[in-house]
Amino acid sequence: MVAASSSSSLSSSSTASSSSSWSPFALMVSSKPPPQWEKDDLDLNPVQAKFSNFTVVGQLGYAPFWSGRSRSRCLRIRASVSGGRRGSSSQDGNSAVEDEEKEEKKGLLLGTELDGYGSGSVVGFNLIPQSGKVEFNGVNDSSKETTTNGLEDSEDIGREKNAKTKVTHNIVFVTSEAAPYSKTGGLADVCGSLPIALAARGHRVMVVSPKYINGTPADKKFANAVDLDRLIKVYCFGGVQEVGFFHEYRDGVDWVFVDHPSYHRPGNPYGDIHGAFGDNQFRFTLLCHAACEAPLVLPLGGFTYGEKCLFLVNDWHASLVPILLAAKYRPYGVYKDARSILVIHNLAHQGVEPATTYMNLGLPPEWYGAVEWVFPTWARKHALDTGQAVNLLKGAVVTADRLLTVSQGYSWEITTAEGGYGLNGLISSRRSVLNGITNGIDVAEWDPSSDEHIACHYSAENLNGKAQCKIALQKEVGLPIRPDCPLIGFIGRLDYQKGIDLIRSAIPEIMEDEVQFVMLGSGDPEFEDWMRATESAYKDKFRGWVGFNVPISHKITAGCDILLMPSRFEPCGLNQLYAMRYGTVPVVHDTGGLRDTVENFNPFVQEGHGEGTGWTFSPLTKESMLAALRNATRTYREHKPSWEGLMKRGMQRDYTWENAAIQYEQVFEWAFLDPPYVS
Ligand SMILES: Nc1ncnc2c1ncn2[C@@H]1O[C@H](COP(=O)(O)OP(=O)(O)O[C@H]2O[C@H](CO)[C@@H](O)[C@H](O)[C@H]2O)[C@@H](O)[C@H]1O
Repeated sequence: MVAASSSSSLSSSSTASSSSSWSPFALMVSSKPPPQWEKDDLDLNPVQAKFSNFTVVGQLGYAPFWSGRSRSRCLRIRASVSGGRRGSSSQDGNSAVEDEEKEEKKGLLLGTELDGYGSGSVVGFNLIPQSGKVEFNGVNDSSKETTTNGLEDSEDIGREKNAKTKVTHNIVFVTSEAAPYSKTGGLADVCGSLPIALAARGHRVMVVSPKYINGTPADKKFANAVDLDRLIKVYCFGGVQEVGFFHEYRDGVDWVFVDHPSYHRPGNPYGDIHGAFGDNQFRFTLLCHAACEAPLVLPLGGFTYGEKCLFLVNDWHASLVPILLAAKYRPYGVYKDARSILVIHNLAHQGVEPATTYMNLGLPPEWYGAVEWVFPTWARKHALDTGQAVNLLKGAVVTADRLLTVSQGYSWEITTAEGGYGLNGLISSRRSVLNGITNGIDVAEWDPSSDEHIACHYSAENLNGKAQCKIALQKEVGLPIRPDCPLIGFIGRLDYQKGIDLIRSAIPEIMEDEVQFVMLGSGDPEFEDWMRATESAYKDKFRGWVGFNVPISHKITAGCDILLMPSRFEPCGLNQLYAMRYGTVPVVHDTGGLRDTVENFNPFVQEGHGEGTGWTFSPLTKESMLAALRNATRTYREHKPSWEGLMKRGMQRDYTWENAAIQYEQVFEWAFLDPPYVS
């Protein structure tokens, strides 16, 4: 939620962007992914490989869970890799297509809109085919090349652009935040725009997230959501909770908001000035139960989504969904045709709580093994601590039908000890269903030629306005107006992931150079205080804006020359994409999605015109970061044509969600080829 979006500078904002309790391991990811998976990369023995209910023992490995009934919960580890499965898929897919075509020639009348006052009048209709219905659009599948990721390369995607999808699904996103309704970071951006891109391609899409009310003007964002007057009972935490639903149909998407008193309190979605909320496990357990019921009970536009849905569950907050599908619904024949995909935006937060909380989750007792987690001995607090815990993300890694990360690089990193946060062994065992798809961005919200937040509009064809944006930013934050002085920016959560400690250690040296630096961020109070102190120490060169402020983030993106992102790990990263679209050159740590999206500058190729869109540095040290920054500032000062080339190449890249949406569809197709996870 944009809780602390007041524009007053230096006001402390809400804290932790995620409540999840556990991120103890240091992370330094720098090695390159292997070109393709080797059998020996799997550190499982054959017996382990057969069973899914692993008891994960921190980073040390795992063992099959052998207690009585859990033996029957045997997961068929898919033997074939994506490419192979894809080959067989096209045959199966075609016959299914023909059958379904014969069965049903016409679509259903769906997406009927009730009027905004809840009177029940129908004001519009959408003709949408039933989930899984197939339409041909003349694209010949067999001609497509795949990347090592198994997904189509961008040239092939180019051919399919502007086309509607061939197979439509009823898709249910489950997320703790979705922009513009609630946002603390990139998860909200993705869940606010990918659903719209998928709906535009013909899918029926619902996004289920909490209706946060925190007593600020941000509450108005839910003003158009209508109470569906449908209460459900959720049995969890030793009692019965009554949960309601609100609904807004916007941009082709059903935005469904789960309503419960635990979402009504000051702060952001996960915490307030005192830290993370103590009942987050309860709040997101409710979300997951409600999300499982929503497709069955909510007649959105007159029709429920029904059982044959595809759940896209995002991060640990939504991770109970695939476990509930397997443990609570499928044993009774419900959701047997549904599939679930776990989308991992950040593996460092896993929803780990004491083992005694298992009984609160609303799962049958015999499913404990799915979420069981044992801390390694060194991570235990005292001699009697058995290290027993429940780990919701681990449960989703086990039970989801497929796994996705938000860049290809990150999908490899999470299989390594450095990037796997204790789940690398388990995730490696599911490599055959793991893919990475780089996020897109909302190109309407982030467009320098029409952005309502910036002082002057500009484009790759006419860059003049960017200089005005820089002056306006310097004025707004009270820095000396110096059009020729390189202006460096940073935007993001102030936490370990984002490498703030590295910036802190390098600031004295950075400030020795002729540069200005603007930082926008909130999070760890220690870093918030450091930003304030640094501003006092370097009055003419440094500004630290503590808070969460979307308009300022746009102004910094447009007004700066350079965006610094020394992230320790970065599953995708959106700010570097926004920066490139605004002609602001990124200097980033060579990791995860940053490595996938920022092309390192090489001034000598293309007959001296150069190529690349920014600087990537490695290893993650102060020295290599300073060297990259100094390269950038020197290029800015001394090689203007090269700088303009860097800006333009970044601005001209395709950042639309459509590319990603098409790759998601390929993964959907694979998800429905295999049977769902059953006990
Ligand atoms: N103080 C502030 N004021 C205003 N806006 C602010 C802000 N701090 C951050 N933001 C905004 O929040 C978003 C942050 O997105 P990121 O992708 O950088 O990070 P995040 O780590 O939250 O997301 C996780 O999920 C996303 C989505 O998958 C991945 O890209 C990423 O790598 C992963 O860590 C951007 O829109 C940024 O402008």
